[in-house]
Amino acid sequence: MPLLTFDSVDLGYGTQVVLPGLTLSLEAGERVALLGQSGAGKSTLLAEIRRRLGNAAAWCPQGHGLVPLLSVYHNVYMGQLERHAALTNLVNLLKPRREAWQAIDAVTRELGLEGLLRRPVAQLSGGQRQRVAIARAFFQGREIFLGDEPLASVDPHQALRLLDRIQARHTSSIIALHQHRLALEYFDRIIGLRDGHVVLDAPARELTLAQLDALYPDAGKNAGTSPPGHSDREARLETSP
Ligand SMILES: Nc1ncnc2c1ncn2[C@@H]1O[C@H](COP(=O)(O)OP(=O)(O)OP(=O)(O)O)[C@@H](O)[C@H]1O
Repeated sequence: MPLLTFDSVDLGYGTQVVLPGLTLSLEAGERVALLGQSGAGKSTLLAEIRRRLGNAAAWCPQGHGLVPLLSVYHNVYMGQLERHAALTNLVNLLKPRREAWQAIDAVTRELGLEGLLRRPVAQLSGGQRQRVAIARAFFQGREIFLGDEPLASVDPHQALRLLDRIQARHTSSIIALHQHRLALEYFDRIIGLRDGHVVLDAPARELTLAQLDALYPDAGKNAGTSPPGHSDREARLETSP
């Protein structure tokens, strides 16, 4: 079943077209990795997907989008702000109700953030902040996960663990990332962008690392960014330079 379809659509900002004549169909139930070097148009495409999917999709933005002076609890709670009445939100933000606290405690524990609910985000490591941003997206409780480099600030082993949780919690996911091995091994479909054009769109099982690396002018430097020892596709992966 199609999740959404682009039929020769120009995407961009005002009069500036970034993705000209985009034709693309995304299916429900797919795990899609969006690849491409900086400036290729991944965020622009994700923003439009997000706009079209509205409340069906949880959103984890590039750079986390957290409020540093507020606690982990408050930042995660923001994932449900628009679900509740203003008064409920005010109460839960000023003096958290037990249910809200417990729900956020559970979602943060799942991501290895136990014991940090009261800590201001400004006092967390980059990897912890990344996980808070993912927790906030989980707290939105949507079927679809949209992420703009949600695995950028964590080590390879954590990236794998987080991706596993993201995919377990959502029936569909569309994620921009730069870890090519993860893309090959843990996604159904890979879409590669270059200069605003879709130059690669295929099932992950049909692709090689070399093909993904070729999306980048500095091909080769991105090889080997995923953790060792998880591959049942080593032969294919070894085709990378
Ligand atoms: N708000 C904006 N207004 C105008 N142009 C923009 C805006 N955001 C991005 N662009 C331009 O659109 C093009 C694609 O940017 P985009 O952020 O979609 O790329 P990206 O693939 O997500 O890059 P990165 O990996 O660095 O996040 C770039 O040329 C960029 O300068």
